[in-house]
Amino acid sequence: MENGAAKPVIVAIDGPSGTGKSSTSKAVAAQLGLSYLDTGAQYRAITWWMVTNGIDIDDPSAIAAVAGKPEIVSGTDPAHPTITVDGTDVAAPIRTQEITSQVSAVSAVPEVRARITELQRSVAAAAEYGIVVEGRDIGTTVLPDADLKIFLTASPEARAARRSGELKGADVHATREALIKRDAADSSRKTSPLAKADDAVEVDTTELTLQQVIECVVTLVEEKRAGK
Ligand SMILES: Nc1ncnc2c1ncn2[C@@H]1O[C@H](COP(=O)(O)OP(=O)(O)OP(=O)(O)O)[C@@H](O)[C@H]1O
Ligand SMILES: Nc1ccn([C@H]2C[C@H](O)[C@@H](COP(=O)(O)O)O2)c(=O)n1
Repeated sequence: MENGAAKPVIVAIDGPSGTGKSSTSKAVAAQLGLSYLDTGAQYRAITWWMVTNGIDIDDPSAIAAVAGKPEIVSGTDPAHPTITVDGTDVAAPIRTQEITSQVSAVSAVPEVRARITELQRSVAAAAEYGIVVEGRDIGTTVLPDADLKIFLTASPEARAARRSGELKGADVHATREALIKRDAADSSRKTSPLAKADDAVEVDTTELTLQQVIECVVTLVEEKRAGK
């Protein structure tokens, strides 16, 4: 970089559902003045478009044929992340149970992954000061040259308890089963499955508070920047 400006830092945070990727990534990005990208929201957004347009989710070739049609735009301010599809704000509808239960099928289609991966790389390349990108395949496939790769884990029980706390009154057992089912689908798909990159730092968050996880990741980024 010219004038001694710091090189943009690219941080990849992957892991199964409910391990704290979004909460951690947003807080780390805000604390370090970086951009933030929620790649799960992009897969949810394309799933929302497929469902809204009556595409048969059980037909990968039907999904593949229209994967290039929706225009998905992600706002990367960690204090106010946004997501639109063809100009419509979909931040709320992409979090419904209807979309959550169908997103693994849509995101397993190679044409969908190619489209969204290209979008993710262009967002990361445009981040002036650097970016925290969270998802399932960021360290392995989307940004294999990331400066720092983190893989968050937590026991299914801890993840289910966290999610049930969010969805007030939700049954912890049913939530646990749904998480395990989605993780199995995301880990077993052929194209860029959920996986830990060989050079990722694994952080088990089961016994850690969110604040402890944030501090741990901030320290790892600062050490990277200092060349340690
Ligand atoms: N270490 C932690 N201790 C307790 N609660 C946590 C911890 N980390 C995250 N949480 C809570 O768990 C819930 C899930 O966290 P979050 O949405 O960040 O997970 P995620 O990995 O991004 O999940 P998904 O992949 O399903 O989007 C949130 O309510 C969050 O506040
Ligand atoms: N890099 C990514 C991010 C997400 N997905 C898929 C698989 C998830 O079940 C789904 C929703 O993600 P979440 O909002 O729960 O983080 O999107 C993926 O395949 N690759």
